[in-house]
Amino acid sequence: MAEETFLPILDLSLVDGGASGGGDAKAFAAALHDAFVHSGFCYITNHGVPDAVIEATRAKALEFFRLPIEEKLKVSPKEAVRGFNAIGRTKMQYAEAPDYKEFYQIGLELPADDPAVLAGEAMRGPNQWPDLPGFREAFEAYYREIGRCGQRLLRGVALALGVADDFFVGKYAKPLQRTQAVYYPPHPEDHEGELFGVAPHTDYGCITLLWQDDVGGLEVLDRQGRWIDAPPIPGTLVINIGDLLQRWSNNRYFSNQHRVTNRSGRERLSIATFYDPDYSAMVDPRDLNLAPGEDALHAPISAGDYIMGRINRSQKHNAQAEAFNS
Ligand SMILES: O=C(O)CCC(=O)C(=O)O
Ligand SMILES: [Fe+2]
Repeated sequence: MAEETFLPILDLSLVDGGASGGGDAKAFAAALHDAFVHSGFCYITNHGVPDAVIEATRAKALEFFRLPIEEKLKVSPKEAVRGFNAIGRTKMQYAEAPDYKEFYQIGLELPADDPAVLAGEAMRGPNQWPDLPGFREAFEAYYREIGRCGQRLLRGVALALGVADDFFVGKYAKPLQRTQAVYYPPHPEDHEGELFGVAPHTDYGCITLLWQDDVGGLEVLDRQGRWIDAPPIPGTLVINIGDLLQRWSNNRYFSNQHRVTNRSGRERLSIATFYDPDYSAMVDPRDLNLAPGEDALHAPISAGDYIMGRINRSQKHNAQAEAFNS
């Protein structure tokens, strides 16, 4: 039996019904709207990513993370954090300690002469593939399928915000989609002080699609300030919005804090996809159906500049913290 959760479980297949967002799609959009207003989180079923694709990616990711560290470091990022990131590489802005996790990230593969690459857009760059048979195929298939799922979901988001159902399509021509396998070793028993797999944070971008294994450990803040479990539910993905969609929606939607602790004594694996728009996509609340007389709370900004601004600020903060600590 699925565990109880305060987060709604929505059927994504409803969004495919009706050429211009007919009855079922509208019902889905209304439920999504409520979820994003209240907690910024929901689960989806019928997400369309084939089980075999998830299973292959899970198996290849674990095979990779169990390699000796020297092997993993061979695919250390050269650009844009693509590749393997060891424990200690990320620290949330207000956390005491770095996140107790390793992760391996890929992004959209563009040819070297693509205008976005030539323009020097941040977060572009080649992926770093480890030398494991079947690894690249598995991750590329997952990347493609989860991207399709993201597109379907965005159709629901557009309907939920009361704009044309294809509003986001043109904003996602070369999306800043980052997909990462995240590996959480069991927390050491003798550790003193605070330790999180991922410390409390909000995501920076628009939409996050998360597959998690059966270990559990993800928690979401409720409106009373309590941490509530977002347990694994077979066949689902966890969806949440990030700060950029909160901004785009003129703060109608809520980018909520969440965190991970792995006290299971076992390894935990998740696959997180930050499904964000083109670097140059303009994020302007006035495009998203403001109510008559409603003022835009945020100036227009490109998606890439916003996300990079957040990444740079957190890195600067971390550099200062390190200088202070040393
Ligand atoms: O691994 C998880 O369950 C969540 C990860 C997460 O919140 C993140 O990487 O932003
Ligand atoms: Fe997150």
